[in-house]
Amino acid sequence: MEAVDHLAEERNRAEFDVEEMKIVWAGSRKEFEVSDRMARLVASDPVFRKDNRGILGRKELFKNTLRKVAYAWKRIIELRLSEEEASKLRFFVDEPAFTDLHWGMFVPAIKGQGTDEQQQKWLPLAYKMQIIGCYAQTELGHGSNVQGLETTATFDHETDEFVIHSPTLTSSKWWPGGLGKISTHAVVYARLVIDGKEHGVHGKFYRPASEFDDHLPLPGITVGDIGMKFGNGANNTVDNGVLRFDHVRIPREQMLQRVLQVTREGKCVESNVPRQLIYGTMVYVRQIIVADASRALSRAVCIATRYSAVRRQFGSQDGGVETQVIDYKTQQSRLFPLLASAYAFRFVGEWLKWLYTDVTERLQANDFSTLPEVHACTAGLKSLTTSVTADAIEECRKLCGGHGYLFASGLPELFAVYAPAPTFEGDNIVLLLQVARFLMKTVSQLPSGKKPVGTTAYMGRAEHLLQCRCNVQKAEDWLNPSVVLEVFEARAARMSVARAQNLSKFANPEEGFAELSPVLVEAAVAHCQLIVVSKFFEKLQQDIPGRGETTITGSLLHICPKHSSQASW
Ligand SMILES: Cc1cc2nc3c(=O)[nH]c(=O)nc-3n(C[C@H](O)[C@H](O)[C@H](O)COP(=O)(O)OP(=O)(O)OC[C@H]3O[C@@H](n4cnc5c(N)ncnc54)[C@H](O)[C@@H]3O)c2cc1C
Repeated sequence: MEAVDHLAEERNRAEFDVEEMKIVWAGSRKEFEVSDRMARLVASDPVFRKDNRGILGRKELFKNTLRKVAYAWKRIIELRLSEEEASKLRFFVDEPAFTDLHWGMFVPAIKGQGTDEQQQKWLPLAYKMQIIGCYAQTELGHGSNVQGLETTATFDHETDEFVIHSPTLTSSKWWPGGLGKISTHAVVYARLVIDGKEHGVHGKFYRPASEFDDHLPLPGITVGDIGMKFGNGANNTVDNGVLRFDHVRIPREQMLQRVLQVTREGKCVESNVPRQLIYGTMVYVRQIIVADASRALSRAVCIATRYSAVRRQFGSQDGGVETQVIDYKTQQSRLFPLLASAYAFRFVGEWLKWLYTDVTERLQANDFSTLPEVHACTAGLKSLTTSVTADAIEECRKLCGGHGYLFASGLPELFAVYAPAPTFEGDNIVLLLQVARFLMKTVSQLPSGKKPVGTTAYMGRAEHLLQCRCNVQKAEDWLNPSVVLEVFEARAARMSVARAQNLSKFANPEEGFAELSPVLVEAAVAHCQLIVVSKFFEKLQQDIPGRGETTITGSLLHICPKHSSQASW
C-alpha cells in the first residue's frame, strides 16, 4: 500500500514562515538555538530514553531517575553548559526529579529568605549539589492554610538552639518532593515559639540526613517516602516524603533570618530588609509555572494536531480516501482554542518574566506600590493557566480517540505529571479567592478616585465599560483585536462591579464573601482571562518578524474561547 505523508501535506500548506514562528515561540533566535541544540543532545543519548518509564517498577523507576539526573549533571559539567543550557537540558530530559525541588524551591528559598552570610554559606554547596535540598512546608493536616501548620521551633535560651518538634500526627511534613530519600537538607516551616509566646510561621534550614557518610536520618528524625502516586511513571520518579521531628535541635543561626531575626537573648527583631521582598521569589516561581503550562499544553496540542491530520474517519465515496478528522468542524472547535491558548500562555509567560525584573527593581528601590496588584496577577495567572492546561491535556487525549489512551501516545503520562499543578504552589481556588478579594477592594476604592494600576488599569474606565455597547455587526468585525479586548474588559469590569454591589448588601462582609465565593471566583477568572488576552494583543502589536506571523497569531486570538467555565476558559 502506498504511504502518504499527511503531515508533509499539511506543513506545505502553512501560510506563515515556520522557521520564523519557531523563533517567536522560543522568544529569540538565541533561545531557539539553545533549545534546539539541547533537544538534539538529549534525543541522541540512549541514557535519556524514556519509552520504558511506564513499565518499570517503582524502585527501578526511581533508581533510573537517579542515574539520569547524575548523568545529566556529569554532561552539564563535561560540556561546560551555561545555566540557560543546563536548564533546557533538564527540560528535555523530561523526567520529574528531586532536582526540580532543589533548583526550583530550595535554592530560591535560601536566596529569598537567607541573610547574606547564610547565602554565602549554603548556596555554593547547593550550586555544586554537595548538599541537596527540599522545601518542607505542607503537613498532613494543612496545605493551603499555612498559618495552621503545627510543627514547632521553640527557642532554648540555655543552648542557643531551636528545638524542632512534631507535636501531633497531623503536624508530620507530608508531600515535599525530594524529601523521602534523597535530600540531605530541607527548608522546614515551623511555628516560632519563644518563652511560650508564638511568633508566626517561619523557615528553618534543617539537615534531615547526614549527607557525607551513610545518608541515614539523624537522631530524632523519622523520614520516608509517602508511596505511589497517580499514573504510571509520571511523578513516581520523585520521592515525595513524610518527615517527623522528635525534639530535634538546630543552632539558632539555622533559622532563615533575612526578614526576622532571633537574637542570642531570644528577642525577635525585624531586620531592615522589607518583608515584601519575599514576594520577589513568589513572582519568580509563578512565572516558571506559567511558562511550564504553555510548554505542557503545546506538547499535548502538538500530539493531538498531528494525530488529527493523519487520522481519517468516514466520508469516503466509492472506496476513495476518508476525511481527515482535522477537517471536522467539531474537531477544530475543540482543538484550535487549545492551540491558541498554548500561544497565549507562552506570551503571558514572557510578559511575567518582564514583570519579575520590574518587581525586583522596584523592591530594591523600596517601591512597594505595585505589590498587591502583582500578587493578584501572578496568583490568578498561575491558577488560570494550570487549570486550563490540566483540562486541555485530557481534552487532547479524547481528540486522539482510543489511541490517546495508550501510554505510547504520550498523553496519559503528560496528564499524570501535570495533574497536580492546579494544587501545588497554591491551590487554584484559594488563589482565585485572593484575586477576588483584591478585585473587590479595587472596586470599593474607585469612588475615592484612587487610580487602579497595571493589570487593573481598565477598572479606571469602569464608567464607560459598564454602559458601552459592542459595535460588532458581522463575524469579520471580531478580527479587530481592540474590539475583542474591550469585550473582555467590559465583561471583567461588569462582573467585578456586580459582585461588589452584591457584597455591599451583607452586614458582615466576611459572611458575604463566603456566601458569594462561587461567583467571586468567576469574576477573578474573567479578570485573569483579560490579562492573558491583553498580553496576547500587546505581542501582536510588536513587530513579529517573518511572513504571516501577525496574521496567524491574530487569528489565534480570535479563537481564544470567550466564555468563563474553568474547563475551557
Ligand atoms: C505532586 C505534589 C507535589 C508537592 N510538592 C510539595 C513540596 O515540595 N513541598 C511542600 O511543602 N508541599 C508540596 N505539595 C503539597 C501542596 O503544596 C499542597 O497539596 C497544596 O498546598 C494544597 O494543600 P492540601 O493538599 O492540604 O489541600 P487542601 O488545602 O486541603 O484543599 C482541599 C480542597 O479544599 C479547598 N479549599 C481549601 N481551602 C479553601 C478555602 N479557604 N476556600 C475554599 N476552598 C478551599 C481546595 O480548593 C481543595 O479543593 C505537593 C503536592 C503535590 C500533589
